[in-house]
Amino acid sequence: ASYCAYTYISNKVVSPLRKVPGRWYNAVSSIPYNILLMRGEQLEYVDQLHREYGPVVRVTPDIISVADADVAHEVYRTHKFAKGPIYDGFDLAGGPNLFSMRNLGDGLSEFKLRKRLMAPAFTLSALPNLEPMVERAGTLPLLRALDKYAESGETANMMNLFMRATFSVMGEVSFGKSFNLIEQDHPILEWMAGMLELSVLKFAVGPLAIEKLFPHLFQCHKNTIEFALKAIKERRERKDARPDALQRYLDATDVGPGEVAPLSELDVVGEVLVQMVAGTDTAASTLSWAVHRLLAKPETLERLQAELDEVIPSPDTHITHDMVANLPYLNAVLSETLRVHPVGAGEPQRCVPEGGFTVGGYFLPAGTILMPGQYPLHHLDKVWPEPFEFKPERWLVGSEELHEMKRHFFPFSMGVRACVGRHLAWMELRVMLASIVRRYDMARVPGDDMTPKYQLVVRPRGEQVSITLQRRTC
Ligand code: HEM
Repeated sequence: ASYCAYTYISNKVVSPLRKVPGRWYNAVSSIPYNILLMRGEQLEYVDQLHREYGPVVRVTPDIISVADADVAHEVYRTHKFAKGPIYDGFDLAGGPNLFSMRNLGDGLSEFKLRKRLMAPAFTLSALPNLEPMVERAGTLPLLRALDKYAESGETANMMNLFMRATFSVMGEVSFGKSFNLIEQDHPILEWMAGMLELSVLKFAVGPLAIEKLFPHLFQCHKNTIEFALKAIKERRERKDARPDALQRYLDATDVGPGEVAPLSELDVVGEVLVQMVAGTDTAASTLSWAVHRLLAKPETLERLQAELDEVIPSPDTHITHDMVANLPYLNAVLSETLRVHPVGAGEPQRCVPEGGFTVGGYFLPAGTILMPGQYPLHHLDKVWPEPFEFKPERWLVGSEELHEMKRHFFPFSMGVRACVGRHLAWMELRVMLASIVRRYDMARVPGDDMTPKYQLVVRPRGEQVSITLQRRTC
């Protein structure tokens, strides 16, 4: 009773955050919110809180969510707002990596070093190098597999096929080797999913996330690390090494006698795992949501097919990024998918720096965790009428309206910690979706559980997007 009274008084009566609106129990305890986080249901909940209480709400005693584009731009613009504690769970190989580095003070130079090693491989000017990899490891095997489904009339699970295709692409990009997951089975995707579930659990249940309670998830994590170590070892032994991000990482582990290597072998594992995780689930889930949304609203699929039919001569044409990069409706479909389902938007915690920060008239002391999340901003009624409806045509407007929409749209985050792989992702999304929509007529097989579930990436809960396909003839 004393503990409850103390917790209530310190969080609800004397806390500097006491005036921030929200449900009383969220102000008193993290448990209700963390249960939602563990179940992957927190995004809709936080959005609902904003609808009830306004742009600033308290979601736990220490976490404040803000649905205000100006605040989001201010927070993401600089390194002043370090990433929050949830990112510790994504230290996938024991130490911090480019994604999980919370980047406080001294961390900045370490972060810069890693970014300098990785980023050049993913810039706009690197796309011509990346495109053949996307094609060889992703699009072509995917189309070969879908042709078989079309021939046999069997149901294809697009979520699974997209996961396999994007993982193989990231294998090419990150390890210089495709894992051919479309053609052959491997439990790596299951292991990676287990590892991510564990990462979220580490934050939600804290010290209780121990091996004895979650042996399967710990095993998944270990298997994933072993998988990465083996792939790195094979890469070291190959003679045909490319000058890619992995090579730069490996070079940073090899130094002369007496020198200290900037990166250890495990650091390299952490970096490549992050690339695999960040580049696989995100793109696969976005493509899955796109297919789901297009099939649920056939007029959007017809319009996309009409646009592609005009510029792509035949369903068998080999589609390159140049052919589709500027197609207005294709881009509108993908933007709308990323708006409704910002797959990387789960829990963007940022810490208020020394000196505090004032939002909406509420002073937040240093250390408060702030979430200027994509999800509530992507669903603001005043910017996006009927925000839960999938309406690609809302993107086909004049530049003034578009400017306001884009200010509220950041599926790849923005500022100093924006997604490193966003250009690669856009290319993959455009080429894969265009290739499928131009080549097949598709129909949905009902029964999949499409409730969104957060597990670092927001994916369909049932992990299935079931369709049947037919090859198009013209
Ligand atoms: C549709 C595809 C993708 C989406 C929607 C997406 C989204 C995001 C978002 C929202 C963040 C910021 C997360 C946060 O601050 O919590 C992020 C960071 C990151 N993404 Fe992506 N991403 C995608 C694809 C990729 C790909 C293909 C790569 C491959 C290299 C990648 C690598 C990264 C990395 C390394 C970071 C961490 C950057 C940092 O913290 O400085 N992403 N991504």
